[in-house]
Amino acid sequence: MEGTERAFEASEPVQDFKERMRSAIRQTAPGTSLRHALDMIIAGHLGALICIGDTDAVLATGDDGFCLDISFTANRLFELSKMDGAIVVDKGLTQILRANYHLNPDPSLPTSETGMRHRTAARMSLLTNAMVISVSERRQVVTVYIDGRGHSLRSVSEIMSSVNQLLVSLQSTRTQLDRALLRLTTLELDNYVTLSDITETIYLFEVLMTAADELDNLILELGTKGKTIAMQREEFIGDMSDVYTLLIRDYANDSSEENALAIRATLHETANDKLRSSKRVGALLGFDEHNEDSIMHSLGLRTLSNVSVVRKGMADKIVDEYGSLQQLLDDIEQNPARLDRVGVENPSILADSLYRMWGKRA
Ligand SMILES: Nc1ncnc2c1ncn2[C@@H]1O[C@H](COP(=O)(O)OP(=O)(O)OP(=O)(O)O)[C@@H](O)[C@H]1O
Repeated sequence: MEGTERAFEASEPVQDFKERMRSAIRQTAPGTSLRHALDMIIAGHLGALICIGDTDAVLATGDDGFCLDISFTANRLFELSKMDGAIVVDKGLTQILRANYHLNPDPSLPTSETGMRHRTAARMSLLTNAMVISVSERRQVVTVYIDGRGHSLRSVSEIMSSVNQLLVSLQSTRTQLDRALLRLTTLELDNYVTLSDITETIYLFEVLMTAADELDNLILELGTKGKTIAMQREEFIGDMSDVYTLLIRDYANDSSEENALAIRATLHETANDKLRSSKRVGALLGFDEHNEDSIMHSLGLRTLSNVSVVRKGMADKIVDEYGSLQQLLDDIEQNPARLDRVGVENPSILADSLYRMWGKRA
C-alpha cells in the first residue's frame, strides 16, 4: 500500500486541512483500537465504509440501516463491517450509532475516485466534517478521507522502509552540517565569512529540517510503534532548530528572534534547490545589494552559545554590550573587566574558549 494524498478541491484553509488530516492519521495509527479494527477487516478480506464524527450531518445524508447506539469496540466494528452499507460512529469513538446505513451524498460533488464505496467516502468527507474511512475489499487498501482528499494507510513494515532511508540521509546531512558549522565558527573568528558560506549553511539546515518534517510525518503514521524512531530523531536533530535561529539572528539585518523566525518560515516554504542562490538568501536576510562574495559580520550569538561559561540568555547580553563577535574579540584582551560588568562570571575562561576555538592559543 502506498501513502498518498490525492489532491482535491479544498474548501477550508490549507492549515486547517493539515491539522485535521494529522489528527485522522493519529486516530488510525498502529496501537489505536480503530487501527486494530481496520487491520481485522483487511485480514478478514472484508470491505467497509465508516463515517466518524459530525454525526448529525452524516445521518442527514442517509437512511435505512440499523439504529444501534452501542459502545464502540474494535471487535464490534469488525463484526458490523460484514454487513453492506456504512457504519456511523461518534467523534470521540465511544458509540457506534448506525450500521448498514445507506448514504446519499450529492452526486454532483466532484470526485476522482472509482467504485461507489470510495466515491461515497470522498463525497461524504466533502459534504461533512466527518473523517470517512473506506476499506477496499478488492484492493485491501484503507483510505482515510478528509475534505475530499484521501490518505492511504501503510503497514508498519512499509513505513519503516521509508524511515530507514530517511535516517540514512538525515545522518549524512547532519554530518555535513556539523562540518559546515565548525568551518563557519573559524571563519567568524577570522572575520572572513562571505554570504556564500551563510547560504551553504542555511541550505544544509533546510535540508535537515525538511527531512525532520518528513520523519515527523512517518512517526505520526507509526503511532505507538514510532517511539524508538522519535528517540533517534532527537539524536539527529536535538537542539539544531535553536542553533538555526541563532545563525539567522547572527546575520540578519534585523536580529530580533521574531524576524529570524519569520525568515525561517519563508526559507522553509522555498524549494530547497532555490536556497542555493546567495542573492535570494541575502535578500531574505535584509541585504538586497549583497552578492556571494560579500563579507558578512556575525553578532556571535551562535558561537558564544557554544561556550560552556556562557549561560542561557548571557549571549544576548554580551552581544548588546559589544555589538558583534569581532568587537568582543578586539576588546577582550585589553579590557576583560568589561565582561565582568555584563555578568560573565569567568571572563578569562570565556576568552580562553574563544581563542581555543580560533586556534590562536592552546
Ligand atoms: N452510498 C453508499 N452507502 C453505503 N454503502 C455503500 C454506498 N456505496 C457503496 N457502499 C458499500 O460499498 C460496497 C462496495 O461497493 P462498490 O463495489 O461499488 O465500491 P468499490 O469502491 O468498488 O469498493 P471495493 O474496492 O471494496 O470493491 C457496497 O456493497 C456497499 O456495502
